[in-house]
This record gives sequence, structure tokens and C-alpha cells, in this order.
Amino acid sequence: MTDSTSITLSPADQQPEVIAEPPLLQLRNRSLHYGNQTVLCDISLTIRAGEKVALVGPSGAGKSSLLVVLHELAPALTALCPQNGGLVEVLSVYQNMFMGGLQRYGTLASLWNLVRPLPSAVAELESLAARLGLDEKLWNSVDRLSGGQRQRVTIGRALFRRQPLLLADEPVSALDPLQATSLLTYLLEQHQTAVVSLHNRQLALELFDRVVVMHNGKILHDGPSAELSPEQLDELYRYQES
Ligand SMILES: Nc1ncnc2c1ncn2[C@@H]1O[C@H](COP(=O)(O)OP(=O)(O)OP(=O)(O)O)[C@@H](O)[C@H]1O
Repeated sequence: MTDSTSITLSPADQQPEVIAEPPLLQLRNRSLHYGNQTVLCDISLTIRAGEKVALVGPSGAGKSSLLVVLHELAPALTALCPQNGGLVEVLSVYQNMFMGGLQRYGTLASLWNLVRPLPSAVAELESLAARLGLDEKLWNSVDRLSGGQRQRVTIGRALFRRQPLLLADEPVSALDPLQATSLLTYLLEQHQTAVVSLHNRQLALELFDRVVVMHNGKILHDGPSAELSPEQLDELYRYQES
């Protein structure tokens, strides 16, 4: 009979087993062209549930294009926060944010709530508007808002979708630094998984656990933010192909 107390474990056996989440989004050698311009070149990227990924890189690097391609992989799971907002100018903040929840409410309830808001929807959106500093503006039309206020409506619409995956394109670029940090933190808390493009490298390193740097339609770097210094990230940002 074997004496179990005499079994010695090898170092590998003593390591806790790390079980990776299955891929939530996966691209393999994906390219994207506009006419004869290649905007994404042979991109391979895996996003796993639970990851918070910052997408950085100079203007025109392909970040928005990559978000579009990722969105096509799982539209029903995604809360999308596009750079241009896609807001309906003549509708109110309430109506624009409510449109994020159309999928959850169904056609009839959605139409009803857009025309004659029911108390439950109003209460939910009042609370969301207060969190976004828009409580005074809930019934104003979007065409009367500042750039930062409009950006917060776009964030509100994405939050109201209540989906596990956030794909956001520079969601806080028009906000002051304190508000940007606070709302980006909140957006990340409210979504299990997130891929967010941003130019603020400090926020990328502080709030995200993985940083993907793009340059010229390609992924130049992909790794944990904890292993990247601000100087290294600046260097990657300034990368010039020789
Ligand atoms: N609809 C389009 N038609 C033609 N070219 C496009 C289109 N959208 C983007 N591009 C081109 O694709 C390239 C990548 O653009 P993209 O918007 O993905 O970059 P980005 O990294 O998000 O830039 P930014 O930081 O300025 O938002 C750019 O050269 C841009 O001109």
C-alpha cells in the first residue's frame, strides 16, 4: 500500500491550476480594406470573458475599424459606445438613452416608453442620468447639449443596454480629467468584459489589465498593462516603421 504522506510534489504540481476563460471574441488573420486602402492588416486577436482591454495608438492606426470588426462578432452581447455617438438630435436625453434598451423591452413596450414613458423606465433612467451628471437634462433635446454632455448620453445609452461586453470608441475624450476617470471606471465596473479605444495612455495603464497598441492597421504590442511603463507605452505610440 502506498503511504500518501510520502508523496512529493514536483514544482509544477504545486502550482495552482490556471484555467483560461474560453475566447469571447476571436479574430484570425483578419484584414479590412476601404477601396484599395488596407486599414486592418492580418489581425489576430483573442478577447476572453473578464478582460478589460485598452486599445491605443495614433490617430488613423485602425482602432475604430478594429472595434467595428469585433462588434460584428457578437452584436447581441455588446453595449456599443461609438465615437460619433449616433444620437438623434431632436429627441430627448431620455429617449436617446432609452434606445439602448430597445432589445430588452421589445417593440410594443419600447414604442410606448418612447412616446409615453412609464414610471419604471423613467425611474431607471433618472437614476442613470444622475450617475452621469445629466439629471437636469433628462427631458432636453440632444441638440441643446455640449460635447461632453452628448458624450455622457452616448455612455448612458450603452449602459442602458445592460450587456456583458462593452466596445467603446474614445468614450470619455470630451470629458474633463476627473469626470473621464470616474465614468470610465464606472463603465468598466458595469461590464464583465471591455475593449475600449483611448488616447489617454495614463488611463489605459491605470484602469485596464491589458493594453493592445495599434499602428498602421497592425497590432504592434499586446500584453498586460502591469508589464508596461508609461515611457514604454509612449515609445510604442511614437513607433515609426523603418
Ligand atoms: N468609412 C471609411 N471609408 C474610408 N476610409 C476609412 C473609413 N473609416 C476609416 N477609414 C480609414 O481607415 C484608417 C483607420 O481609421 P480608424 O478610424 O480605424 O483609425 P483610429 O485609430 O480609430 O483613428 P482615431 O484615433 O483618429 O479615431 C484611416 O486611414 C481612415 O482614413
